[in-house]
Amino acid sequence: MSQHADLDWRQEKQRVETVEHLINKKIEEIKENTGGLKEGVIELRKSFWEDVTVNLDDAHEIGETFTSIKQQAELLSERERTHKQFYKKLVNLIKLKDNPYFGRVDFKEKGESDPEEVYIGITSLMDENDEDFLIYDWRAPISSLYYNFSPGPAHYEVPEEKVDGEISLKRQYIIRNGQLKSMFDTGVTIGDELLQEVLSNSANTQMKSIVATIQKEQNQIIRNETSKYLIVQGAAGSGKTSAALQRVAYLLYRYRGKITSDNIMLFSPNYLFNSYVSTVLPELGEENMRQSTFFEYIQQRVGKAYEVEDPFTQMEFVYGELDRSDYDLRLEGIRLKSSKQFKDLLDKYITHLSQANMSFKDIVFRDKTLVTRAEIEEYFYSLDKALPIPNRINLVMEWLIVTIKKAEHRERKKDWVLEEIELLHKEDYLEVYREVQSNMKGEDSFDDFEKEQELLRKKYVKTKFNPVYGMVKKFRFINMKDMYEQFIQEGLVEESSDVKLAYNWKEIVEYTTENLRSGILLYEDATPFLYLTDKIEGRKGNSGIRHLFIDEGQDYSIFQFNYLKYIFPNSKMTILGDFNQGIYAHSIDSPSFLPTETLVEENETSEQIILSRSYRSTKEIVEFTSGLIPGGDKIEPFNRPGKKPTLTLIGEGDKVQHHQAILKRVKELRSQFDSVAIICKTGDQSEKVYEELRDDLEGLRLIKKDTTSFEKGTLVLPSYLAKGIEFDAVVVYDASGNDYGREMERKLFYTVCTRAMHELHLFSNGEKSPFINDATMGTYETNTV
Ligand SMILES: Nc1ncnc2c1ncn2[C@@H]1O[C@H](COP(=O)(O)OP(=O)(O)OP(=O)(O)O)[C@@H](O)[C@H]1O
Repeated sequence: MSQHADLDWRQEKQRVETVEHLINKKIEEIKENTGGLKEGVIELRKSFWEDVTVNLDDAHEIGETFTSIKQQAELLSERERTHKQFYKKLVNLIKLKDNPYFGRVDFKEKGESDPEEVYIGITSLMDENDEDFLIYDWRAPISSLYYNFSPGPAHYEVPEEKVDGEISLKRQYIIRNGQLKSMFDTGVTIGDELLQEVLSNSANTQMKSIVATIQKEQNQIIRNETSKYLIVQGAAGSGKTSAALQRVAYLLYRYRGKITSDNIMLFSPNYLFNSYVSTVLPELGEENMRQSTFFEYIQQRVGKAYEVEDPFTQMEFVYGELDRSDYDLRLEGIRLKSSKQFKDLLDKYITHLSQANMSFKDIVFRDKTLVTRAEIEEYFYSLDKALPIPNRINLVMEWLIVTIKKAEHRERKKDWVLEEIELLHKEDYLEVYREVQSNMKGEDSFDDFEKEQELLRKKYVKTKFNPVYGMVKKFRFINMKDMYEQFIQEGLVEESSDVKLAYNWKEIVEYTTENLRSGILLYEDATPFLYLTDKIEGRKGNSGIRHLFIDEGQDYSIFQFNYLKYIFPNSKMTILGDFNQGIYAHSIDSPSFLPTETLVEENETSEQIILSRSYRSTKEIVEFTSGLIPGGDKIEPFNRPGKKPTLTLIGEGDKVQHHQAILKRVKELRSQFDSVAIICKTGDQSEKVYEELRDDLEGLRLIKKDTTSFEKGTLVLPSYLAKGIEFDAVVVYDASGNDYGREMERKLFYTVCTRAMHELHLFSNGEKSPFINDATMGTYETNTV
């Protein structure tokens, strides 16, 4: 180390210690304050009712009591809020203690004489007098200098102003347990050294934050504020999910006070992924956004109307049931129902419904029809046709409630009421009776008995009618199922015969109808069905969501994107995907995962960002996998060296050898790595492999579609559940042409292989997959068993 460097090192070390000292001091102060506060809150909770005067004697006293409770509750919530804020500060300080900052830029603003030393960490820290920043939050405007510029002229933006100046130094630190381990001055990219260190670590069951090493192009995604639609096409392992999560943290910081984690929603591909990403935001001191899978969302919305097929079952069909006679037909159906044309057809059908053919259900009470479907239809079409359908539906609902009320009144006088009341269980009777008594409080006259009878009837009939009102208020008088079926049979047929949407539309109609009639809503029908429902009943409010994140965007069809746009009208969208991982039947042939013109309208802003550098896998793995897909030469590996992938060829059908070879390899891998995944093509295959290997591989775990979290170790899982996550080493169970031979399986194969961080091993039972022939020569090693 030169003398100069040595001095620098000592000064930096000294600074880390000073900061550490201050953090400790602040922690102690907070602990002292919060100790008392916490006890205060507990005490206040305990004595809540002691300090409240409860008097319900008259209206005035009730009012006083109410005010007194309100004041006490406000006091409690204020103290709790303060406690929560202190607690948050404490958690942040504890986080800073371990690793207070990771970067620094020295920035001389134009017109100033001296540069400011800007230290950057996961949250900010002020000096003892609360005057100067010792550490800036990575999301602060000034911190963008660190991510966007190398030494030289630079600028950053604060609201409505651009600050120009010059960076004279850009430095990175590795600080662990409050100790400075190393530091380096860097140029354009944020330190390869640090990235090398981070990326060579072992895979984790939980994703990590990347704030210390965010790359310039990722930063563009994180800090984008202007576009309604931000669309990111990024190669496997290019940091799409990572950028999305840091973006959530950024938005929470940038718009604090305006939006909270409740206003942000992330759609993720499966439950496993939900848990995989769940610690990133807490690690950054933020609360997690709302998170759901698209399937979970639609299933909950469809409710009991149908049994909705999940996307994984669809996937099992697409990749596992090639021999079925209805295979091509279903695939063509999926393609059709995912398209914008199909949505346009449905829109046309909805316009038609506005004039005729709405379908309703009879309103029945005790096997007697109170209002027939024909009467409802007649009423519906008697309303002003210029009114949108949902407005008319609301008027129908109001009319039905009045009509049912009349029927309820009539029913009170019927004989069945008293007969049933007499048959009530004693407890039930007493319950009704007590209520009646309390309603009659204070009345005392000779016709008590009759009044009591009357009230009993009224009360009893009302309870019987309640479900009918409930049904009406939930729009159950609309026959959505019938209308969807009608659309499939008529709307689709008529149009298809004209415009030839699908070559086998007749069979598609039959196939769909058959499923609908047996109570099954195929995954590809679920979104159109919900869209139709919402267009008839009115959109269900999701107005609270201001930012929608869609990860693994290639899994969504154009129809689904448009549906999301429709149900989240006030929301900006960040959509991240990779068309090379488009493994759903609707996206297999697609050259882009989202043709923007199918979503973005002329008056809407959008931006597209391409990420082509891949960080997950070693250079050797990326060199191999990028040959598997067209255009893969544009994928740039991060320069992290490792071993070449291997391909082990096994004689076709020789399962014993196949399993022996896998066992041997997995055992070797287990001694070096924390997480080893044996990836099979389907769930069905995974289960079989798990059963056959479990006795020889202690601790082997099977991941199924409903698995919600995973631990380190050795796992067997189907291809589609490995999406979005990563493992130290990946073993591809069968890389032969049998499993990955048809062109439509290319993307699946690529997705599977790109899950590996450090090592990739392929086993081929029989002739190897033709896709491997496309890999660049010399990028893998072959063994034969
Ligand atoms: N700037 C970065 N600094 C450190 N690690 C990074 C960075 N960008 C990405 N990574 C790491 O690369 C790996 C892949 O990132 P991520 O899962 O976000 O990629 P992805 O584009 O969503 O991948 P895929 O599409 O294959 O699921 C993760 O381990 C992540 O931590």
